[in-house]
Amino acid sequence: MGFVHPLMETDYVAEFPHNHMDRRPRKRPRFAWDFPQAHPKAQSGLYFGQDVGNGTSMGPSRVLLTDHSGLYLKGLAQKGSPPWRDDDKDGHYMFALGENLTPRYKIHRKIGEGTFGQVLECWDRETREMVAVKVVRSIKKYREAAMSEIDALQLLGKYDRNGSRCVQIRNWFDYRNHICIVFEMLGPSIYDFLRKNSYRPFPVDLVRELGRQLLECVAFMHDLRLVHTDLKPENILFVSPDYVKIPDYKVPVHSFSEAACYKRLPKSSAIKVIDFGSTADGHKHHNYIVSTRHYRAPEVILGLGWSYSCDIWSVGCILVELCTGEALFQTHDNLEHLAMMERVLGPLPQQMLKRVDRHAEKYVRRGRLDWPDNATSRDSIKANLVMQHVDHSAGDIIDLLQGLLRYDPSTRLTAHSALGHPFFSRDLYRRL
Ligand SMILES: Nc1ncnc2c1ncn2[C@@H]1O[C@H](COP(=O)(O)OP(=O)(O)OP(=O)(O)O)[C@@H](O)[C@H]1O
Repeated sequence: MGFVHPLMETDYVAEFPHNHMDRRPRKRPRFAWDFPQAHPKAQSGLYFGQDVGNGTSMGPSRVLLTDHSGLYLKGLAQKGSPPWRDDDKDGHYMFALGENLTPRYKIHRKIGEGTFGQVLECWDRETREMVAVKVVRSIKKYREAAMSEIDALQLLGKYDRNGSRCVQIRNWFDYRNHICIVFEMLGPSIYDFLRKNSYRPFPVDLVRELGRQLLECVAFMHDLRLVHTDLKPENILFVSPDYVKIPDYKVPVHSFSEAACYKRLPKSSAIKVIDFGSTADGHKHHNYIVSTRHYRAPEVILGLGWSYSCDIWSVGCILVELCTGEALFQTHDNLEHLAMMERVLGPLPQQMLKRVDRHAEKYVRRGRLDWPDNATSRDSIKANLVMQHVDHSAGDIIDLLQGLLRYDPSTRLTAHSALGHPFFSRDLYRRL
């Protein structure tokens, strides 16, 4: 399988410092250099071809606000798909809530949008359950990435023994030049919880449970030679949407709102990882840019080549974020990112800086990072970030984080070794 991400080679030119960004701009930049084109592989899905439409064209919004009551919808339920519509200018599928995607899937609502397409909650008339359908943009590179995602999902599904923690693919098909991937329906993401909780940290026992499951997922993928490359809180979903509100006694005194006095916690800590569209073959050499900025490993930024351990770095960043509520490296600039790493973790090793590629050599001067504050503040993770949030298990989690966030990828913990760390031997997070 060739899982090279088709979008990443251009990332060097696409990544630039952003001046007017919201607090956590998470998406990789979108590319609009392609025209819709059929993918030859798209003829061989688990299930294929339900299109019965013909042409009308609609306005700019992807969710159409037409009146769907009465005869129109009844007609659709019988006939199958709605009339043909043009995609929007970015190749997104245009739809109306309540209509069929295909005769089998009825669209209930839109639950997400990513670089690759839109995710729709649909009623599956055949299995009589809600599913999440990713409708991929009708653009060649995204279609190809979707086919790679399907390859990865099918491989993961084949070896899954009910505990892989990877979202399950239920079906896929090619519909009006959009690859559609049908997934089991999951709940909100870890990031959704952080946001709803105004970026307050999770309890350390929950962090332990989430970290353990995340590492189980990564270990399972790595055993199958797959590198996820885009692990981040948005791509980790709770299986259930249920949560409880508990009083938060650590709320700042100046905050009077009722929401600030309560914190949402999931009823069940069970999670699954999603978004396998950037999955790569771990046995091949890669040095294109991967990962969403804040979770990107130093070897990726420095152009030194990367493999399995770039996922481990992302897990380290995610665990710190769960403990503190804030992204560990909140930046959009490579040099500042590396300088922040030095502030938290100490100086980058000389042997890494000596090997930087031509894109990254501008960040290095006389064997050191070319950053004014380079030699000054060297706060440790312990002093600066985590200690204040974790109390009793601080020692354990800091030791684990230091293993996950080692600069040198060859000495970084593996997923299996991390799972054996004493931090994970403590009591499990209990259901509330
Ligand atoms: N199985 C699922 N159940 C519920 N929601 C889902 C599911 N899969 C995806 N979503 C929602 O849809 C969003 C987009 O999905 P996904 O990350 O797979 O798309 P993407 O286009 O690859 O995104 P990105 O731009 O991050 O690469 C997710 O953040 C999540 O909110």
